[in-house]
Amino acid sequence: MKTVDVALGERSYPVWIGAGLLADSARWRERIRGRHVLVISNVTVAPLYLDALARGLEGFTWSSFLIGDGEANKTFANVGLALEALGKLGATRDACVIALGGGVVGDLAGFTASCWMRGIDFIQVPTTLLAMVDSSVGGKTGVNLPAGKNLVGAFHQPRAVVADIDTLDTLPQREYRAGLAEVVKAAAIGDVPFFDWLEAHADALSLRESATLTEAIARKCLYKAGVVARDETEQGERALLNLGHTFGHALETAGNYTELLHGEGVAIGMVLAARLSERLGMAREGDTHRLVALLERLGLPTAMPEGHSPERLLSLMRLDKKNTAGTLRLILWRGVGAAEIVAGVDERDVLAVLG
Ligand SMILES: NC(=O)c1ccc[n+]([C@@H]2O[C@H](COP(=O)([O-])OP(=O)(O)OC[C@H]3O[C@@H](n4cnc5c(N)ncnc54)[C@H](O)[C@@H]3O)[C@@H](O)[C@H]2O)c1
Ligand SMILES: O=C(O)C(=O)C[C@@H](O)[C@H](O)[C@H](O)COP(=O)(O)O
Ligand SMILES: [Zn+2]
Repeated sequence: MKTVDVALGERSYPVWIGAGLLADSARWRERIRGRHVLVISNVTVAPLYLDALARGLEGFTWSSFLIGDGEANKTFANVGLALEALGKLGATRDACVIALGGGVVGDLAGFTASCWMRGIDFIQVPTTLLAMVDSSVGGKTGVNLPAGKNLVGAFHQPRAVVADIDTLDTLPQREYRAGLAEVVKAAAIGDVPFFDWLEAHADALSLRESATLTEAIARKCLYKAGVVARDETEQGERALLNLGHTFGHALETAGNYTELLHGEGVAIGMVLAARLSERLGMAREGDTHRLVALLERLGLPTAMPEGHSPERLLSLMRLDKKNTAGTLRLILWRGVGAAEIVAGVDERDVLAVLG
């Protein structure tokens, strides 16, 4: 097992990564402070892993709340229902929410925990690669609105992250590949040796070779933990973790959250951000080729799906949380290992790469 610490003073927490961690309940039980536990999961993951988790909850007063499968269920309405489940449980202020699932469950459960009695504990038990390498770490929680992705939310850090890699055995390959996009993103933003390593291990990663996979998860979590410790609430550096996301989120929303997985949107979005950076003289064509080649070797899409209107995508991008009134702020790229926040990008340049 590997442990990555997210260093946030009294709110610091461990990210445990390894096999058999669900069953190793002595480790994670001690992060629960009160008596009440609400497990939030979904209709696909609960039948697979809720029993294993429940064996570790003996002695607690607990119940579960399940949402439907997929991004379309990351809604405010489901947060309301989850809060009602906490009410039915009789959850007091020392209660704990456990998020058992992918990023959709994790974001929604974390936001629910941040709202109940103005904030209770929660533990992330990520069961997708994407959730293990990204969404379970760092405390960004929230839900979508019809107007756009993650428009409602809170920064609320978990008490622990329990990434049991055995749960990935049941994860479909398309979902697995989507998680790799968030791994590539970290390397592309600020870790040249990691990018080199990913190029060297792309085949082993696609085949889910266990030691390589564990190393990739731990390296990505370590990278993200460092960024979060330096800039928890995204006043500066943390915004770089959004490389590819302004484009990607617009594509996800335009596709009604069913056409593209989040990681696929991020892969395409990174390529669009790289092309825009080239157009603005910030990156070289060779850098974009290198990024595209790695994403393709990992089985990820690098081109926009057909049929999206550039104007509609641009209008969705205008509601991104990094923007200020009338000003697009995008994460652009200077090649492997270097990204920056750029304000005031001309919308005509954005339309040109979307066209
Ligand atoms: N908070 C953050 O910092 C952050 C970071 C990245 C992404 N996100 C969010 O995360 C979400 C995407 O997360 P995701 O990619 O995990 O999607 P997801 O939660 O929809 O899970 C993907 C699919 O895998 C299924 N699944 C989960 N675990 C499984 C398992 N072990 N075996 C079989 N099936 C399993 C799910 O039911 C779902 O169908 C998006 O909403 C995105 O915005 C948040
Ligand atoms: O942790 C962060 O910070 C990130 O930006 C990670 C992203 O991969 C993630 O998709 C996040 O949910 C995006 O947040 P948002 O603030 O752009 O909604
Ligand atoms: Zn993301």
